[in-house]
Amino acid sequence: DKGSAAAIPINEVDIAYVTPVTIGTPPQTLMLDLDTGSSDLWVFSSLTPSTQVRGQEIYTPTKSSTSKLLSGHTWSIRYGDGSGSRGSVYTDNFTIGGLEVRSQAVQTALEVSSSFTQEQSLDGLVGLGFSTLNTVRPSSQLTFFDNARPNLDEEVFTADLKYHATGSYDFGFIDSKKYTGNITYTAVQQSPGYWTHSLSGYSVGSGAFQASQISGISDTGTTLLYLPTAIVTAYYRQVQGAQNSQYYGGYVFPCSSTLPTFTFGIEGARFTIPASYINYTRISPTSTTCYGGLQSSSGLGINIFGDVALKAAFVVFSGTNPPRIGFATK
Ligand SMILES: CC(C)(C)S(=O)(=O)N[C@@H](Cc1ccccc1)C(=O)N[C@@H](Cc1c[nH]c[nH+]1)C(=O)N[C@@H](CC1CCCCC1)C(O)(O)C(F)(F)C(=O)NCCN1CCOCC1
Repeated sequence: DKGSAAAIPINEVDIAYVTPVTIGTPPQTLMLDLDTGSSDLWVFSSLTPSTQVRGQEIYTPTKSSTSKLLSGHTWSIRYGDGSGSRGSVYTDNFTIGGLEVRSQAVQTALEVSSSFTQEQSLDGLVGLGFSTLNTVRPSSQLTFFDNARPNLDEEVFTADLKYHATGSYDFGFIDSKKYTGNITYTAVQQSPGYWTHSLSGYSVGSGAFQASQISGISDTGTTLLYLPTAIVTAYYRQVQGAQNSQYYGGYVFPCSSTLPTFTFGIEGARFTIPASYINYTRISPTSTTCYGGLQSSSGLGINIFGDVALKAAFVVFSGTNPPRIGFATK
């Protein structure tokens, strides 16, 4: 079995990517954020108070002949940016890009935080972290990938996220047309449930490569790249007028600045993030001050290789035993 689906940026600065999925019989289509940084599959639903729904598509279990309530089960999740949701659980048929999982746990929101209500192009999340992170109680549930794995041609899924363009997620196969050269794999340490691995080092612009093991998580659900302060200050030292603003909560710089590229290492391979990816966004539509796509991880307690980094590569999440992650240029 295999599947392939689009990864569509939800706004003009790629704050997140959504993928069409179908749930139930007859199929209900929702646009969900495939997120390797969490392991709950939750959706806006007919059970979500209407005051908390603003333009999102909803899943209505009672309209599906294959839905079943998972009675007595609840869930509640809090994300790194403070947003959260909670609710009840159904099982139903669930497909992504033609790949179907029967009786996938679909977590229906009974409450969502305001930032989810405000994000009308995001109907929920598909967690693709390790199932140990799933918050359903009393019995935790498996992710779509863990449920699909036994039927996949290959125990992998791949992310081909693009800058200001639609990319793709593939399940069960590695599409050799989507990358160039070889895929470089590195070990994943799956505790506490993230795709945790190390970079072998970094370089700023045309500077010398600094070899150093930098541990972090490859997280499709995080917009930016968060690295240790020492690396981030070394980067912005090359940017005229850059400063670490308490007011804006990170590094900002004049939008007219020339930014250097940023290169990260995976084992012996090197991946260069174009300067345009790091010139993330104006802080307001009419401002001449811009917010960086590379920020310090010091407040997070973990380094996050988010979309700004991932969209510079073709990434293979391999569920083999032991798990590993692969990067290729594209
Ligand atoms: C644009 C920005 C200022 C950088 S942003 O921070 O607003 N971008 C958000 C994503 C977003 C997209 C669309 C609308 C609104 C928000 C972002 O990058 N948030 C990150 C992390 C972060 C930290 N600091 C600043 N940001 C996040 O929470 N990502 C989680 C998924 C998000 C949640 C909000 C909606 C979009 C998807 C995440 O799952 O990737 C995570 F890994 F960061 C996370 O929080 N995982 C939850 C892990 N728990 C551990 C315990 O067991 C349960 C699961």
